[in-house]
Amino acid sequence: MENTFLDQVHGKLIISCQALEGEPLHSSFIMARMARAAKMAGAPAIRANSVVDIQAIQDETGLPIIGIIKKDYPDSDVYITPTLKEMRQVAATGVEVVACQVTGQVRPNGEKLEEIIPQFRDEFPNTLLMADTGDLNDVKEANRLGFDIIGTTMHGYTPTTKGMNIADNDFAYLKDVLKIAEHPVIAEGKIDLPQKAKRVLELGVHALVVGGAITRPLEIANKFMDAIK
Ligand SMILES: CC(=O)N[C@H](C=O)[C@@H](O)[C@H](O)[C@H](O)COP(=O)(O)O
Repeated sequence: MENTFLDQVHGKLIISCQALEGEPLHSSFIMARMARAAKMAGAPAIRANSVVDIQAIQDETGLPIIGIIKKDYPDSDVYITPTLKEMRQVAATGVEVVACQVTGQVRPNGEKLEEIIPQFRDEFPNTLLMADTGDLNDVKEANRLGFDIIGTTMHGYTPTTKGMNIADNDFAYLKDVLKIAEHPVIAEGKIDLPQKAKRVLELGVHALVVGGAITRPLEIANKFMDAIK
């Protein structure tokens, strides 16, 4: 069957429903209910972490999914779907897109993206690949490796971008990404206001992902608390 994900999400807001161990909503039941709310609001797709959450959200909503597995390895700072093993586990759920970190950092077990991407393509020819990038070098690397989607997910979270925010200077960084990306760009990371969502679409991204500002109540409550201190 043809993968129509990119058509389905064009110009729209994808909602990320994630709660890691240690977060108050950590539960695939709750993530499925979050995804139900996202669907009711009109989200065309969901971003989700872990096989159990992905399966619960598929059962609950039937929506297309950008799937990831966050996993820490002792020999690497790469944690979003870091190895071929997690890529296979995510793809085996039948998700439309597997996202993995592309940040120029050493990967676990000495794996190299130029080796594991072709292997993954052989095994899952119908699954799209999204690159979770941090800076413009990562975007170039994602171009070179032939990722189907370029995401800005890691901007502000890598050694070269620490402390930066995608919204700085009216999304100056995102404008640069759009100039060099050879594949559709999905804006993701710290888009925390409706006006920012509108702005990134005006700038020409293919779609955007919002997570915490919609689905992390502790993060939302803390913002209110900080504002009244
Ligand atoms: C950096 C990292 O690990 N980002 C993760 C990637 O999946 C998630 O924790 C974020 O919630 C997601 O990217 C959406 O971003 P925001 O929650 O800022 O709207």
